[in-house]
Amino acid sequence: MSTFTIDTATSRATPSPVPGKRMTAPSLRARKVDGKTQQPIVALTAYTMRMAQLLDEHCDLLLVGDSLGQVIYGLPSTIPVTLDMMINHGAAVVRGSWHALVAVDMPFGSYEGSSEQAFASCSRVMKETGCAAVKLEGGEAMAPTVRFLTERGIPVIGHVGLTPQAVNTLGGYGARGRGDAEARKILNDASAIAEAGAFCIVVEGVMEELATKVAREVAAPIIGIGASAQCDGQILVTDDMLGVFERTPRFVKRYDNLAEQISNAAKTYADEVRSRTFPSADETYRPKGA
Ligand SMILES: Nc1nc(=O)c2c([nH]1)NC[C@@H]1CN(c3ccc(C(=O)N[C@@H](CCC(=O)O)C(=O)O)cc3)CN21
Ligand SMILES: CC(C)C(=O)C(=O)O
Ligand SMILES: [Mg+2]
Repeated sequence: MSTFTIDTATSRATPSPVPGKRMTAPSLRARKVDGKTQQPIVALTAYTMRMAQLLDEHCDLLLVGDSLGQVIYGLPSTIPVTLDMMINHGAAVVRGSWHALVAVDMPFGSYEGSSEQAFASCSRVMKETGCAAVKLEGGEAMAPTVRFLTERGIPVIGHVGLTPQAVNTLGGYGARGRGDAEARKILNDASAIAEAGAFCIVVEGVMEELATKVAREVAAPIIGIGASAQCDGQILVTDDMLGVFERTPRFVKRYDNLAEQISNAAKTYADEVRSRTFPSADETYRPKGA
């Protein structure tokens, strides 16, 4: 576990990772050499300090996803998520980790307007959270912004295919790249973002055939979510894979059923409070020796 100091100017804890131990954007980029990946990139989302602590040692990348809009805040989509929400959760995840690279999702409206707007938002995220990378959605149209950020010291992860912030133009969360034209567009989007300097690209919700092509033809590592086993790494929303968040896409595998465990624990507690069996002597303060 790392030690932390509190920056009195911002009241934010800044992590002191073991020097040279935290994953970096170049170290993740270097996982894929000449189109081949020896060791797949393991990524999960994290929104809180404690969850980051538990996931950190197992992951190469922790993403503070804007999925926190639905998962933490109960919002209907990622559209209303704000920069302040991302910064608060991003800072917590950086404090709870020392090994994985922490990337923060840029929320809808904070980066699409211009490269300058993107730089202002991303630099604020990096300064106020201590994260070392950002992620933004979009293809060819965002390539100049990806280049602008990368050339100014901000490592960028791209996100193409099913891009949830575009739910209103896409018309839903259905899988992408079914037709030839759409598949070509997504491949072109991934290539453009990689060419512009993205060190990794998330490809979400696409047919296996397209994912295979993207992973083969794009130089940067492709991190899949609902994009088959042909990718150079995988990411899932942690609450989905733990079975906490139960309305999940088909591409989620549940590795546990924590919703049921939490509900059972709450039920037992409620029963014990109502029957006055909790608290017992063990949980009660009494004079020593009494
Ligand atoms: N908890 C959670 N998990 C996610 O993977 C996730 C979020 N939240 N929020 C942001 C986006 C939204 N995503 C989603 C949301 C819904 C589906 C979904 O329901 N897909 C259906 C098909 C829907 C359709 O055909 O219209 C499926 O069965 O997979 C997929 C991705 C992925 N991201
Ligand atoms: C699912 C990942 C890729 C994401 O963008 C999020 O959690 O917001
Ligand atoms: Mg996201």
